[in-house]
Amino acid sequence: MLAEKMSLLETRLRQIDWDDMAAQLAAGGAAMLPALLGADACSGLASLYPRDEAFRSRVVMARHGFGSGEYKYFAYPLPELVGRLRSRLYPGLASIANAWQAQLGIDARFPATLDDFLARCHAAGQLRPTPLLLRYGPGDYNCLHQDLYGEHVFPLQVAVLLSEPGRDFSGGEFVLTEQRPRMQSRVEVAPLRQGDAVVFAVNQRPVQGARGSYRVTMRHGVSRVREGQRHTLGIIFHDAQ
Ligand SMILES: O=C(O)CCC(=O)C(=O)O
Ligand SMILES: [Fe+2]
Repeated sequence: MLAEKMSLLETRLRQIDWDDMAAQLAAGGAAMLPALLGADACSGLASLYPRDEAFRSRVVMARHGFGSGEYKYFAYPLPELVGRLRSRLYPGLASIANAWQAQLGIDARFPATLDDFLARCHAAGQLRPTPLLLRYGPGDYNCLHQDLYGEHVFPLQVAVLLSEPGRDFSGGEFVLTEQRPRMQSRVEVAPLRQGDAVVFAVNQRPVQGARGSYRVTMRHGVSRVREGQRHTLGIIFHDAQ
C-alpha cells in the first residue's frame, strides 16, 4: 500500500514542470500543483491527526490569536510520505529560490539538497521539524501569517489540501496577500481540490519592475470554514528554533 502510494507520488513528482512553476510564481506569487496526492494518500494523512505519537506539538490557534482551529507539527522521523514530499520537492524549489536570490542581488545560495539545507538550520539551533497537519471545523479560519521560525528561512513552502471542497467542507479557501511597496495589497485565492498543492512564497519574493526588481511581502491564511472539516498538510522546509 505504502509502496504503491510512493510510486504514484514519484510518477507525479517527475511530471512537475519546474519552469512553468517558476513562471506561475513570478506572475502571481503562487503556483498550483494539481493532483499531487491521491485521495487515499490524503485520507491516510488526515487520519494521522488524532495520533499524538506522530507529532511533537499541538497548537490551538485561538490561544495565540492565530485564528480558530488547530494544528500539529510532526515529530522526526516524519511519516514516509511527508518526508519524501519534503526532500523531493526541495531541489526544484531551491533552483527557483536561487534565481530569486540572484534577481534580488543577494549573494547567498541555497544548497542543492534538503539534507544540506537542514544541516545549516541544525547548526544554527533550528532543530525542530516544521511539517504540519492542520484541522479546521465549522467557523474556523487561519489569520494571514508567515511561517518564519528563525534566522534560516527557505523562501518557498507548499500546502496540500487533504479534504474535498463541497463534499467534506465549504468555505475555507486558501488565500494569499501580496503587499507591494507604496501600493495597495493584492489578494489571490488558490482554487484547491483534494490532493492539489499550492506552492507559495513564505515571506518575500522578487517582482520585475521597469527599473529593476523589487520585493513584495507575502502572507497566507484560510478564510472561514462554513461547514464540515478541512485538513491540510503544510510543508515548510526550514526547521524551527
Ligand atoms: O490550511 C491551510 O490551507 C493553510 C496552511 C498553512 O498555513 C501552512 O501550511 O503553512
Ligand atoms: Fe502557514
